[in-house]
Amino acid sequence: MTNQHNDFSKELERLTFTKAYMDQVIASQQSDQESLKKRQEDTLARLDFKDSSLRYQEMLSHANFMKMSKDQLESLIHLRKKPYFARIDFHRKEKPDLEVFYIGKMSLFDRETQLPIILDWRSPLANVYYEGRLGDVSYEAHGDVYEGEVSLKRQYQIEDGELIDFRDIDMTTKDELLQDSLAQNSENRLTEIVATIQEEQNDIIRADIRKPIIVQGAAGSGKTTIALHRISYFLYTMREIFKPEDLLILAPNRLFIQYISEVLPELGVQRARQTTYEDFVKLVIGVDWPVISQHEVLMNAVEGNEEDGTLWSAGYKGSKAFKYVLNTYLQEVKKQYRMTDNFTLAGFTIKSAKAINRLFYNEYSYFPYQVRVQKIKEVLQSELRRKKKQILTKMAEKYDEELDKALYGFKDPAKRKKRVSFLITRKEERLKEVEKEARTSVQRFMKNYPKHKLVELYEALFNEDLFPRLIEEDSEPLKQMRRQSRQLLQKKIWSAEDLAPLLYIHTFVSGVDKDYKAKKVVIDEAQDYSYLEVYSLRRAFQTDLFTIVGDLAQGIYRYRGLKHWQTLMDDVFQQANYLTLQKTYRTTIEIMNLANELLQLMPDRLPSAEPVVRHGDKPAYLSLDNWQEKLKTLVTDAKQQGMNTFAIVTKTDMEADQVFEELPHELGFMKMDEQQWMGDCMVLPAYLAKGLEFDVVFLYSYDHPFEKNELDVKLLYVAMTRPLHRLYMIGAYPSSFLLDQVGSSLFEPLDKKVNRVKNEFA
Ligand SMILES: Nc1ncnc2c1ncn2[C@@H]1O[C@H](COP(=O)(O)OP(=O)(O)OP(=O)(O)O)[C@@H](O)[C@H]1O
Repeated sequence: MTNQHNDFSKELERLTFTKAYMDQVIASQQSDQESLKKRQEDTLARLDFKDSSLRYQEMLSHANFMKMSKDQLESLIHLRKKPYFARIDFHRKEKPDLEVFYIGKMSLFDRETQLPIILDWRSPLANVYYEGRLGDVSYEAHGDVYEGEVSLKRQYQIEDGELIDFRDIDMTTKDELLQDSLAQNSENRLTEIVATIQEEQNDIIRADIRKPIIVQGAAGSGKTTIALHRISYFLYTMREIFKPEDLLILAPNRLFIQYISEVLPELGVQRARQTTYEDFVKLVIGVDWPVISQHEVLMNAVEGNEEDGTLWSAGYKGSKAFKYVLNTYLQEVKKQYRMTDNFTLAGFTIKSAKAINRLFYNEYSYFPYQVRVQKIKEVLQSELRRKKKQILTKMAEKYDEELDKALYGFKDPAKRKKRVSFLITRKEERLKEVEKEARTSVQRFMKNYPKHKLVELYEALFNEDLFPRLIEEDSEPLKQMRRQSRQLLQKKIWSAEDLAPLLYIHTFVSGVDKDYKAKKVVIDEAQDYSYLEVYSLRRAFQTDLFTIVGDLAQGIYRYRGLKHWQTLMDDVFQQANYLTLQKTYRTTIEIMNLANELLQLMPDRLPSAEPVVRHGDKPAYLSLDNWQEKLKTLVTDAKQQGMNTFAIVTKTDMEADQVFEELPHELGFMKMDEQQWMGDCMVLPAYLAKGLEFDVVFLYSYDHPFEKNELDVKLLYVAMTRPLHRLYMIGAYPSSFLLDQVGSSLFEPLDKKVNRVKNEFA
């Protein structure tokens, strides 16, 4: 027992000291807050409508500062409950003494000595806690490498500011903190794991942040978690350059955003933009038509209601081949910006068509077309301002010369007078006319440029007189794709696969507004993205800072999604670091052993996931007889064991509706759709369960068994890898869950056991 540990009282002392120091900092921050608030109120009181924008500026920066320190204060108060989770004793080579560092979620420095009281888990030195075990280590900070020896690594369990326990880790003990953390029950949200990050995960979090990274990770290997921790690490390391607002996190659906959103503040990443690809593109292009989602297409395919060619079209619109078509099309569009007339004033050339075209096609080639047009407009305006004066002077001189000639050339005074007064009037009129022409000439000239509307531009692409010109060889599926696209666009509806080409065209023609431009992008469940979806994002933001995580084994949208990560590495991110996560943390060995068998049925030949050592019940099969009663018994039993979250997962939406109708209401299950808030007990189809986790999962199949084809195997794999602790399969036959394809020792028929449990409750 740790209570007997020699260091217990020392550790207790240290915690007391840390908390006391934090209290001091909190109190002084609170009083800083008060005085800031007071200053803000004073400024507000003195403000009147005549005040300069400088005063507003001042207020704004106050508000920003207040927000910043409010965030800091909140984090500090939160941190006080658990100031640190680990300690390392480190002897740096060039230093005389061993130093002790306590590692927590945020750093805290002694104001006087500037020595760390708590070291941030993201700091370079903290890396030695995550890397390897005890002994000689090195770490890199600001480009220099430091060597030394770690003689102690200690993990703490602190709850509500009280020291509960601590343990030392060495070569022989396994990571008990990890075991404890994995044995806990789910609360329907993702948590931070800073205390138990494993070495292979740490490698991903800290992999070169200036390079894109692509991670293939097994189900439950921590991809989502690690991607979010990498953001936190990135913002910490690059805090001088990037703000959370510069980040874009793309999640597969809104349900998933709720699921991850709570962990971000825990990691100090408030205010990062979290959205779906669909919502984001609609925002960027500013057109909010309804979209036929990829889920609808998938469900139609699974339920056998697929309209002819839909899957093929979806695949094509996400492909490299379609990107080439778009590029050719954009070349055509670009040609429309070529000017044939010079820009003139009163017959004088201000800028020749050739020079204007040179600006558009050469000098400004890195800007979107419409931005180039805008820039040309500015050039013409300034050239006009400059040259107008010269033109007017030249014209006036010409009239003055004529006047001179008239004054001295005419002998007859009457004729002379007539000519002179004509010239004076004409001069005045002409100069006025030119002034007037100058006021509108740029605007008039700019009308020669096409004004493209994205939607029209996109619709035009599918015209029969255009599209065939853009491809090498036409085909029946391509014709059908065009027909279907035209029909949908006429109804002002998009399919999900239209969004990538729309973003792509928008990027070239108008460019992405700076408010939406992300400087770093995180894509979760990336296997479901098409090549063009990723490519168009890369092109829109022109940054390489992408973190891409996914699992090809869960690629249920394979008809459109990525089939190999290599595709991205060859063409989109040539600099990318590719890393894999093979260990899986979510579920038990028993459940993973069964799910691993499904990997063998997939064409991708992905290696089996390695579960970390945690045992549980064998997955169990139950027949449909009296299934409601069995379900009730199993839920009650699990609740008694402290489990909180339950899901009934089906292959199709339709089946989810059906099972929901027949469920005993007292169990409190909710039918889940993409928009709804997560509950503790949910009924949902497998595609929506992707990325989520529950303590107990019931797979249910009545009308729609999982069959032995690639899509069904992947849906089943997704569903089977959702539980933390228990997996039950309720269906007409074991084969409804492909249990006839796996070793019979990997699951157990459970009907009898349920009866036994039921009797125990009776
Ligand atoms: N090092 C760790 N310490 C504690 N828990 C961990 C660790 N790594 C992962 N987990 C837990 O494992 C579970 C799975 O993590 P996560 O959802 O991030 O995995 P994933 O790879 O995205 O899964 P999937 O692809 O199946 O959706 C989560 O409950 C997470 O908290």
